[in-house]
Order: sequence, then C-alpha cells, then structure tokens
Amino acid sequence: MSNPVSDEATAHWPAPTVDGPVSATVSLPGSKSLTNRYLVLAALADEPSRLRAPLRSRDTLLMAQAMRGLGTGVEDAGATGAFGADWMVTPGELRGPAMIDVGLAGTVMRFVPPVAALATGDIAFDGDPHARVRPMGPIISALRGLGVTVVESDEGRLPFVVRGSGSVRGGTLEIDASASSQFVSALLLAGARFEEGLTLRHVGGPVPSEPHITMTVEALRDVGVVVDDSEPDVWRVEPGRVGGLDVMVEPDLSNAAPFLAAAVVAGGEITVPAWPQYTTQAGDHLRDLFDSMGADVSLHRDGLTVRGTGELYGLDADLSAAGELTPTVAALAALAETPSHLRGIAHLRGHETDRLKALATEINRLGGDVTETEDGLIIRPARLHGGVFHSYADHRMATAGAVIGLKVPGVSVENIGTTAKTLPEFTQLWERMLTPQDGPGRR
Ligand SMILES: O=C(O)C1=C[C@@H](OP(=O)(O)O)[C@@H](O)[C@H](O)C1
Ligand SMILES: C=C(OP(=O)(O)O)C(=O)O
Repeated sequence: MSNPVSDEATAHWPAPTVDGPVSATVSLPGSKSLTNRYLVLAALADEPSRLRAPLRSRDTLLMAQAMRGLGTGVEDAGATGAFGADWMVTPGELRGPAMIDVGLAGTVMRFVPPVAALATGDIAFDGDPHARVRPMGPIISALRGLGVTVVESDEGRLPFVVRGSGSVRGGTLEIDASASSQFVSALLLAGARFEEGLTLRHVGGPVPSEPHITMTVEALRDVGVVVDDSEPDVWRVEPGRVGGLDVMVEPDLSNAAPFLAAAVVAGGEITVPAWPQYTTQAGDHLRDLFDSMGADVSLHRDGLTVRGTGELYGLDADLSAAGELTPTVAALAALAETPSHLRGIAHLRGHETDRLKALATEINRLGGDVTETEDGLIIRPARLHGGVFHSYADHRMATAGAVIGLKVPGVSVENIGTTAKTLPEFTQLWERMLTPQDGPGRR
C-alpha cells in the first residue's frame, strides 16, 4: 500500500519566524470532510454528479480512487479554477474485487467499507502503518450485525476484507461511537441503499465531533435521502433512492486554523475569503476560540478576518465538538500568557497519531509545560526554545509546529510534506502569507 516518502518526509523544514504584524488574504482549497462525503454519495446515487472546487489532497484522491475501484467514474471536467477542475462522478454498478488503499484517512477507512458491502466480490482494505492502529472495530461489528461478512486477521483493525454480496439487509443496529463520529457517518451515508434502511442507536460515552454528524445528515438530505435525527443518539435513514449533486465545495475551515492563528501570534490580520455564513464544518468554531484567546474576529461578506490584538490568553475549553482544531489551539496555548485546559478530547488518541501524547511531547521538547490528562491537555506558560518538532505523519501536528515557529526562532518541522494529507500547498501558502508584499517578511 502506498505510503508516500518524499525528501520532505525526512528533511526538516525551517519554520519561518515573523517579527512584525502579518497582513494577508489566504484562499484555501475545499473541505476534506465535504469532498469525501460528496464522493461517497455521488457513487451511491442513481445519476451523475458534479463536484465544483473539490479538494485534491491525499485523503480525497484516495477516496476518488476507492470509488473508481468499486466501479464509479470520477473524472476532471470543465475549466480549471484556482483549485483545479471540477469532478464529474458517474455512478456504476458497485463491484469488486478491489484493493482499497485508505492511506491514513479516517474518512476512507470508515466510509468505504459500508459501500463495499453493497458491491459484489472481495474488497480488501489496508493503509499506512499507523492506519492499522486506528479504531475500526465498531464499523466491522456493525457490518456483521447487518449480515455482511468481514474477514480480518487482527480483530477490529485493518487490514480486512469485506465480502460483498451485492446487497445489505439493513435494519436496526446499536453502535458505540464514542471513539469516532465517523462510525455513525459511515453507516448513515450508505443507509438509504440498505434494503430496510437503517436505524442506528449509539450506546456508550458521548459521541465526539457532533458537527460532522450534522454535516452527514445535511449532505444526505441534499441528495433526497430522508433522515430522522430528532432523538438524541438515534438516527433513522429511510431506504430509497440517492439523487445526484451539483455542488460547490466550501473551503476547508479546519485548514484555515494555522493561517488565522498567525495573526493571533504576530498581530496584524489574516482574511480567509469565502467563509460561509452558515456551515456544518467544525472549523467554524475557530471564531469563538480565537475570540476567547484575545483576537478580534469578524465574519463579513468577503470572508473571515482575524486581527491580532497583541494579547494572547490561554483558555479552558471543551473541544469535543471540534477536536481536529486541537493542534492549532494547543500551539497557541503554548505561546499564551495564561494557562489553558483543553478537555473532552480523549478520542484524539485514535486520530492520525495519539495527538494528546504527541502535542505534549513536542511542545515540552521545545521547553514547554504541558501535562496530558485522561481526556485532554493542561498547557502552562513557558519560555520556548528552538528544536525539531516531530509530525508523527500527522498533518495537523506539522502545521502546529509552523505556528509555534512563527514566534520561536530555530523550530524545524520534521516531515512537513505530511500536510499533503489535506493541504498539499501548505508551505507555499504559508510562505506567501509571510512574504514582504503581503506582510512584514520573514527572517
Ligand atoms: O467525518 C469527518 O469528516 C471527520 C470527523 C471527525 O472525526 P472524529 O469524530 O474521529 O474526531 C474529524 O476529527 C475528522 O477530521 C473528520
Ligand atoms: C482526524 C482527522 O482526520 P481523519 O479524517 O483521518 O480522521 C483530521 O483531519 O484532523
């Protein structure tokens, strides 16, 4: 299975520092979470779809490849915009055999197996070395509960084979989704194509990343699927047709986090254009988070602008709804004047890496004062110094290192190329944000 190793994987990227206010407009490519939901729904639909300005990154290219492997056409179409051509998705009969490379993408490893169950033949799944330790058990058990055969060598882990019979009975299912909202999203996305639809009930500790489940429900309604989510922790998807889409993908608001953080660290202002007035993306939580940390945040017709005020406070926050923002928030907290307590994020231990451990280790390596708790981090003010910031093949660890490096001279980020998971253009956009014509320059 592919595990891209480039020169950047081992090289240490010297993170640029800034010594004055920043001033830039940073246009960001499409949302990973939306692009990968749309690809799955378009493959399950009974008519073609057009995805406008889809994200092209490792996670979404793997999803496109997975859908092609199961019989769906995904082709470039139309004029090339700032972020490439549109994607035309032509659904075909779902069929194996196929080998699906999930990379390290949670969306691919969780969303594709229920689609594979609707196909015929053996569909094998594997991914990067760390993908094999990310939680998969609830999806495998759920598929078995729906009458699907799944064969794995290490219980509840990749690699495994889904033995598709061409149809899934569906019905009622209990699942523990406390380790990842993606278990719920995965089953709901395919649920309308199950013969009896799906009634899914979560049992266990709280489900994290609630906005991502809302995103799934809204995307399903956009393609005409009837979903009842009126009772907490219960979702009912009616069996029925899945319609096509013609949709503009919103910019990735979680990927906006490190760029907007630059204004919080350095002062000045950063604007991200096309920030939606309404969105289900968890990245929208940045508005409140940065406001609490002392920045001036304004959502206006042209986008979202964050202005640094010279103040940077720590915060006490439950980040369970928007856990993927934690690395950026932790990087800011490590530079803040007052302590922070980030809570409700035990599930981050099952992300690209154990993010709680990785953040504590890497910030402390630079002289920080971070303690891991069972479900979060306590980050106290400390004077940081330069050094290597390891990324653990985690795109958001790499960008957290870049945020700290703005203020702390001599930080180098190991494997900055891992940002290709969701933002292959990261270093270009970052360096452009800091160039003299847009800002005060770098040293
Ligand atoms: O469904 C999605 O697109 C996602 C759901 C969340 O997963 P968890 O609930 O596992 O945190 C989020 O962290 C991830 O980046 C993307
Ligand atoms: C948790 C993340 O990704 P994944 O979709 O691989 O779970 C993330 O992007 O922060």
